Amino acid sequence: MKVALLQLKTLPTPEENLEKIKQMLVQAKQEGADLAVLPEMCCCPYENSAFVRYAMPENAPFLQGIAEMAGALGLYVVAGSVPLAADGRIYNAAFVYDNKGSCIARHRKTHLFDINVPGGQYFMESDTFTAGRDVTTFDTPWGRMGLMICYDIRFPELSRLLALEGARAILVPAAFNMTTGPAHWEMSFRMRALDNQVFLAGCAPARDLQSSYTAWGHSIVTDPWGSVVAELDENEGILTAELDFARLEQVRAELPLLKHRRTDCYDIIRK
Ligand SMILES: NC(=O)CC(=O)C(=O)O
Repeated sequence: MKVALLQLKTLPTPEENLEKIKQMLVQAKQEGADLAVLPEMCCCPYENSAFVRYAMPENAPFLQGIAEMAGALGLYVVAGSVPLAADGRIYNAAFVYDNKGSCIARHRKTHLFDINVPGGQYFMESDTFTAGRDVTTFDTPWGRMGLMICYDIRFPELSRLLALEGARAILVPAAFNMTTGPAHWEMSFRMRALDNQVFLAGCAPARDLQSSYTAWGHSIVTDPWGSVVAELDENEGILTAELDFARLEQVRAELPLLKHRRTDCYDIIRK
């Protein structure tokens, strides 16, 4: 399965971002992608005021436009995330459209990004968002995939549950920043891939030094051995990579970490 991570420099409005995303999806298809992933908050700036201003329902023109492109190009697309307006609340949510344009999964970010690093990054997603309770997988012709959003990656329980539920790759729309990116981005993607012997693909926005929240960029694919398969720098671009699932079987046979878990001593449960 060939993935394409669309590292776009986010523009101010959903309409402008949709136009750019459409062009990048066409390019990803031309490069042979089977599945494309968009960054966290791909429709608007990563700011609480923008999340409120652009909160959209599931059938919003922005999401419908991406679904139509998925169907027209015959491409699986992980759209997101976007600020989702539902039940009188706003969620940080990602949607998956199959190659016919049908919505086959939705993930509402389970862990909200509330951090305060003195001299570094401050952000309070809980000022706007309500947390989801999702553990999200979906099926494709290449096997089962897991879906998380950004800060979710920091909680090993969630990716372990996804792997135990059969995910062979975990797709992560994300937006680390200039404080946490250099410290934790690559390490997190390598470790979650290694812990669970799966592929991880993290799609970030390109860096924009004029924005209030400066993204680290560096969209990345890591493999079941914990190696980096491919990684971008901070600039706008498309990262494509082949996920070789025979490699996953090989690593699991050689180093059977998942089989060696001591579930007689401990376990992890979904509630
Ligand atoms: N944007 C996020 O949710 C998370 C992040 O930037 C980080 O964990 O660092």
